[in-house]
Amino acid sequence: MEHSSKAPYRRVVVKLGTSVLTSGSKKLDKAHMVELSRQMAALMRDGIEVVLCTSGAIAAGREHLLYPQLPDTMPNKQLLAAVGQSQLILAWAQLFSIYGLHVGQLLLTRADLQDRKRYLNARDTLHALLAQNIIPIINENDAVATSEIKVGDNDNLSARIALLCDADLLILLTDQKGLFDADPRDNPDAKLISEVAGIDDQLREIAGGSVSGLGTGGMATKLEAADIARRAGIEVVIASGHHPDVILKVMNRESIGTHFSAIENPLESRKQWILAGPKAKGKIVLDDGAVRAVSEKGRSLLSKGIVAIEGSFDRGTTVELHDQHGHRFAKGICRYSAKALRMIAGKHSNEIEAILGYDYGDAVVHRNDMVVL
Ligand SMILES: Nc1ncnc2c1ncn2[C@@H]1O[C@H](COP(=O)(O)OP(=O)(O)O)[C@@H](O)[C@H]1O
Ligand SMILES: N[C@@H](CCC(=O)OP(=O)(O)O)C(=O)O
Repeated sequence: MEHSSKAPYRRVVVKLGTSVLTSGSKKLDKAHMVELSRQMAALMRDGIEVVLCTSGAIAAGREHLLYPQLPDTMPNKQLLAAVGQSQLILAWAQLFSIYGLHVGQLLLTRADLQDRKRYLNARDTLHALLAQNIIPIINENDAVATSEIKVGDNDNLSARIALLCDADLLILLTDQKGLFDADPRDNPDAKLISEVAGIDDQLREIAGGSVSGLGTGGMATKLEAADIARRAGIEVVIASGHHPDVILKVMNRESIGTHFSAIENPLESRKQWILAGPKAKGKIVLDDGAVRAVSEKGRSLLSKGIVAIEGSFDRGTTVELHDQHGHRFAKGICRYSAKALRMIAGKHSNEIEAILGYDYGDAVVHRNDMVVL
């Protein structure tokens, strides 16, 4: 069965989880990696541009060093990634060469994606590789990324890559057939959700953490990735990396796994960037009236509706907006520092100048700088 009779996909990001690359074992399953590279090479031959987002560096590092007993510290993880990434890219380069294809490696962190100049730089490199029929192979730069500058999981990274290269499809391949209504490992009766038209809190609740042991994030991070991509107008499929010809079938719009339709009026590029780029550094809690004004009426956030501020941040920082029950409902760029906000919270906009001695405008978070989730 096909999802619809829409136009064929022309650019796809394929994300392969550690669970797929190792087939659940403790080493890279090269036989299966050949199978996956064969499918991606077939797409490239048909003129479809493929970007590969690959996990597996840490698993490959453990395998290469014969499973060393190392304390679970950040430098040791970085050591494993540094050793494993070179093994991983070597394996991919050899496998794609069977099909006469070259690969190009990009190792990125959040810092590369949130700085506009570096973002555009990475985008140019991606486009240059694709223009020469070279497969970009991307992973997080785990060897140097600290938690501050890390995206942290490749589901989210792949969604950001899909935005970066303007893909029309993101395929997240994992060790399950797709998103189930409960974790299939603990619930044998769990049912596959084949179509998702919108991501809400109920859906987020059924996506638990990673239990495959080697992966990062489980279905929760796949849902976050799907949310980012579909808001940018990109379709998403979560499917089993071991389903025969899975990539070719998904590209053919055959109904396997879980399909997320793209929203019809995608966010403009600046808002996509707000959603996918900077990590929020603070939290603003709003009263009920302000929550309604922002989320239902499309208004900017004014100081009057603020009840609390968490964190310490400068003007121009990305923050989360929460209601008083702890629910995060928007993300945006704040025009005042946390220190200034604490002084004007609950006050009318026309008092700002008298209190602070300056005024950056009524809007604390302007509508144009905000994404309601
Ligand atoms: N609702 C759900 N549907 C499917 N899988 C789920 C769900 N909730 C949690 N999971 C778990 O998420 C795991 C996949 O995530 P992860 O281990 O991070 O894999 P990957 O390495 O492919 O990213 C599955 O093995 C599964 O047990
Ligand atoms: N960057 C890490 C993988 C991080 C990650 O998200 O893993 P996974 O959940 O298996 O896709 C690595 O290469 O080992």
